Amino acid sequence: MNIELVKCHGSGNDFIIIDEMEGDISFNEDERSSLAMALCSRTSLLGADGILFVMPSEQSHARMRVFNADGSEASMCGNGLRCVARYASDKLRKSKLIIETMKANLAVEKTEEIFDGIPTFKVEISPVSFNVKDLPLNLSWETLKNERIVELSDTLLFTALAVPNPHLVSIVESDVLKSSVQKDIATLVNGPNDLFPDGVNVSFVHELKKGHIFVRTFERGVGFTNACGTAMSASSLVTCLNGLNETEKEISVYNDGGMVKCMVHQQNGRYQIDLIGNGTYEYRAEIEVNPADFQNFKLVNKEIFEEETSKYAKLQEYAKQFVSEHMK
Ligand SMILES: N[C@H](CCC[C@H](N)C(=O)O)C(=O)O
Repeated sequence: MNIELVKCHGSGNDFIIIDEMEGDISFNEDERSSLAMALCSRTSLLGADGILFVMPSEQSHARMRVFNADGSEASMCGNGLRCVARYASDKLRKSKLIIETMKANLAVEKTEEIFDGIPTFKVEISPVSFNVKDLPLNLSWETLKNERIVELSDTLLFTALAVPNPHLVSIVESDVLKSSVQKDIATLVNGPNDLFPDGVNVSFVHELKKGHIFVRTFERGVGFTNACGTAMSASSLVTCLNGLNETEKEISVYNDGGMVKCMVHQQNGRYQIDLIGNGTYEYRAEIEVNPADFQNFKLVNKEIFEEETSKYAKLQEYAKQFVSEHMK
């Protein structure tokens, strides 16, 4: 069978979009997982952090399902939702849409460019929960906000939250950010362990200056990525809880893949985060696959979006410069 796909990225966190909206192709659960592992492998002809299946929806304009590179499905993907917002906005010729995700129907919209020539989208990140059961995190406490987890570190303070996928966030000094501590902790909590039975995305956050943070994430099911949208959103919220930033004010979030903006909203005791950033196409391709053996797929054709890619490189250069100037 032949599959047409679009390779896209949100802040360098890259995904393969497969469109099932016409109903001409669809996959069972095993196939979705196997396809993700086969096409996302960095040793394959493609390579990506995950797959985004764009599907019909009875309650929204489209539905997004996200599978990590290891074949596991996640309940949410912030950078991926901006890519789906771009794709669905182009396809349906609408600038405002609702996208059905596993736990919520989320508002997305095309918005003012975050940088010259960059297609930019604002997406809703919610629901947000601090209840450790919603990650899950096996602790006797109801929430974990700026506390130690002695099994992981004697010094670091952690906050656990679900947006709704699970995140463990720590605000750190630059020397800790540059050490192997994050990799060691993330490897532990994403292997067999009693704390996080389903694993967790682990983010280290460093304040660059007021209203400007740097976030690096070791993603569950992937490893270190250039950026993680739900993690940058969760981290922005944590910096508000810790008094570094304020709700209802734009926070610039820098990462290894570029820069996005977040705005944390709190209403009636509930949080919601706006994630604003690029939805950039890298290439369009057609592959020929044998459902009995997804690993050995053939590349039929590939068309690169040169202009988009080169424009995005300018944003990435600006972000890199800003970080190197402000990373104390
Ligand atoms: N690895 C995540 C899913 C992808 C999230 C990330 N790519 C984002 O942009 O939010 C998880 O298993 O919860």
